[in-house]
Amino acid sequence: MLRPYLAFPRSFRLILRPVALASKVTSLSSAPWLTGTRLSSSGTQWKSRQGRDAYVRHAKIVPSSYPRHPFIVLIRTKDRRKGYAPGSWSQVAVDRTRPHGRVIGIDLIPAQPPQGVAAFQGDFLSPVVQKLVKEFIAQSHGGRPLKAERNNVDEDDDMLPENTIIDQPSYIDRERHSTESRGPPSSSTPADSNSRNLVDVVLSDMSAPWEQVSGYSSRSLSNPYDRLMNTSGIASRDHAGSMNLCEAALHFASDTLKPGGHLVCKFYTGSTDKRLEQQLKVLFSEVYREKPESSRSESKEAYFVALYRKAKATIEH
Ligand SMILES: C[S@@+](CC[C@H](N)C(=O)[O-])C[C@H]1O[C@@H](n2cnc3c(N)ncnc32)[C@H](O)[C@@H]1O
Repeated sequence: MLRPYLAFPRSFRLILRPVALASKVTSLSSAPWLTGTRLSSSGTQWKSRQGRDAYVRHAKIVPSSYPRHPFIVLIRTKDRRKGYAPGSWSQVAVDRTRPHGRVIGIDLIPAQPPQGVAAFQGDFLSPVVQKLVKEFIAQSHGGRPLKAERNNVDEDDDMLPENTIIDQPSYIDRERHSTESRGPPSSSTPADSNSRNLVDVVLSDMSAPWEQVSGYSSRSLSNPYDRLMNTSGIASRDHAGSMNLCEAALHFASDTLKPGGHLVCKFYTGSTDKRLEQQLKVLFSEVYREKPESSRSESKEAYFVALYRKAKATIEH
C-alpha cells in the first residue's frame, strides 16, 4: 500500500545524510554484525549471507561511478535506486528534487558528495556545525541554481560551489591523533530564526561512531571509515548512540522544518525508543516505525518516519 510519504513533491528541499531527505526511501546497510557477535568482512558467515542477500547482489551491478561501499538505498516503489555509501541517499535526493531542489549533506567523514549536493564535513552533534548549516540554509533558500544562472561555476562542474569543511581536524584525524574521550554529545544551538521554516525534509541515516577496543589486527576494525559505516554490534551502545543522533535531528527539524515538513531518522531499537517516538509525536502529526524489507530481520536497525510537522509545535532544547 502506498503511504502518504510517497507523494513528496519533486521540488523538495532536502537536508541529507545524516540529516536529510526522502520520499519513500529505505536504506539498508550491509553491516557485518550479527546479534552481539562481531564478524570481520572476511568471515565466512558474513560472506555467505552477503551472497544470499538480494540487495547486496543488486549492489554489485551498480555503475562503477557510484562510491564503492556496499550500501544500498531503495525507494520502495518500483523505482528502486541503488548506490553505495557514502552518498547514495544524497544521490537519490538530488534526483528526486531536480531541477531546483537544494540538497545539503553533513557527515563526519570527508567524502566526495554526488554532484548537486552541498556538503559539510563536521559533527552534527556540535552546536558550531549546526549553526553553520542553519546559516547556510538561510543564505541559500533560493533553490538549486539553474545552469544558466551559475555564471561563476565551470560549465563542466555540476557541483555546487559550497562544499565546506568545518570543525577541523576531522573526526578521523581526531581518532588517529588523540586518545581523548569524545565526552557527552553537545546540545544543539538555539534556533537561528533565519533558517526557520525553510526545509522540507530532514533525513538522518547517521550511525554513532564507536571506539576500537580490540581487533587491532583486523583491517575492517582498525579502519575508522569502516567502523563509521557499521554498527558496533553491541545493542545497548548502538541504541544509545542512535537516540542521541535522532534527538539532534529532531531538534534540528524543529528549528528548520516548514510546517507540513517531514523527518526520517534511523535508529537502533532499544529501551528508550518509545520516549523518542513520543517526542516525535509532539512535533509531527503522523509517526511511523519502518523496518525496511532490505534490513535483515536480526538487525535492530529501523527508521522513524515522521510526517507533517505541526505548524505551532516546537521541541525545546
Ligand atoms: C550508515 S552511514 C550513512 C550512509 C548514507 N545514508 C549514504 O547513503 O551514503 C552513517 C554515516 O553517519 C555519519 N555520522 C555518524 N555520526 C555522525 C555525526 N555525529 N555527525 C555527522 N555524521 C555522522 C558517519 O560518518 C557515516 O558516514
